[in-house]
Amino acid sequence: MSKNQLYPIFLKAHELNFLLVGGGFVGTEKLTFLLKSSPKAQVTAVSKEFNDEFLEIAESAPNVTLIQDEYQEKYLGGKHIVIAATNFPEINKQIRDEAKERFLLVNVADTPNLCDFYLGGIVTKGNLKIAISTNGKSPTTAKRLRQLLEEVLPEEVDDLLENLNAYRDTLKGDFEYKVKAMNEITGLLVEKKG
Ligand SMILES: C[C@@]1(CC(=O)O)c2cc3[nH]c(cc4nc(cc5[nH]c(cc(n2)[C@H]1CCC(=O)O)[C@@](C)(CC(=O)O)[C@@H]5CCC(=O)O)C(CC(=O)O)=C4CCC(=O)O)c(CCC(=O)O)c3CC(=O)O
Ligand SMILES: NC(=O)C1=CN([C@@H]2O[C@H](COP(=O)(O)OP(=O)(O)OC[C@H]3O[C@@H](n4cnc5c(N)ncnc54)[C@H](O)[C@@H]3O)[C@@H](O)[C@H]2O)C=CC1
Repeated sequence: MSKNQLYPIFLKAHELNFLLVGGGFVGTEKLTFLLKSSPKAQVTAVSKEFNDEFLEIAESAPNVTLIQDEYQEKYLGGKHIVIAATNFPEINKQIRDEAKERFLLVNVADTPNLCDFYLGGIVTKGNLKIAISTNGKSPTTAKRLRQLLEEVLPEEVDDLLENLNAYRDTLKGDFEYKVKAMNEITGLLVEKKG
């Protein structure tokens, strides 16, 4: 069996309801990266207290709602995805268990064995998005690879995608013909140097 069985997907976070519990250091980090990729993500944040940075970020995000309260099961209502980031492992576990009863997807920040999914390092260049995971082995390496790819991938990669999309729209013919034409024109991207 393969040792890496994670399956990445690309979520329309602006059409999904997130619950984030915990507005401290780790909660702030998770919110920052969620909004960096998905500025209109629909997030309800519940926390006994929010730190200043969290409040600042939430204020400039259109779809983040703050609730100053202790976590309660009722906050899971209407949510698709839950991120638990309180500083109490037993509360995080309770959030996870109650979310699982509702078949929700849960991430317990920094606690791989309680996660249904991991957050990854994310590189965005226009329409291109690359998500990076180390299968939980080294989040810092995911961060470094993110930084590296952000630097080496040119912004023009988005022009390439837009141009190819325009070319694809000009193609007449059946599906098979289009597949062939698109493969031909993009072949150079993977051609090995002699
Ligand atoms: C399993 C996972 C679960 C999850 O949280 O989703 C997880 C787990 C843990 N993180 C820990 C710590 C740190 N995490 C970061 C950073 C990031 N962590 C992220 C994801 C993930 N972290 C998931 C796996 C992703 C994968 O598969 O690779 C990133 C990619 C995405 C994001 O968080 O949005 C984001 C970088 C974003 C970016 O920069 O692009 C840094 C570095 C830093 O902040 O500079 C440190 C400090 C250094 C260190 O300790 O390693 C600890 C130890 C906690 C402790 O000891 O208490 C654990 C627990 C453990 O490893 O057992
Ligand atoms: N493995 C462990 O034994 C421990 C792990 N941690 C790590 O700490 C992380 C969180 O740490 P930080 O963000 O640095 O802490 P922090 O203290 O900056 O933030 C924790 C936040 O959770 C909120 N909170 C606490 N109890 C709550 C509740 N019942 N309902 C709603 N909100 C509540 C607090 O108000 C605070 O805003 C966890 O993700 C975990 O990785 C922290 C303590 C122990």
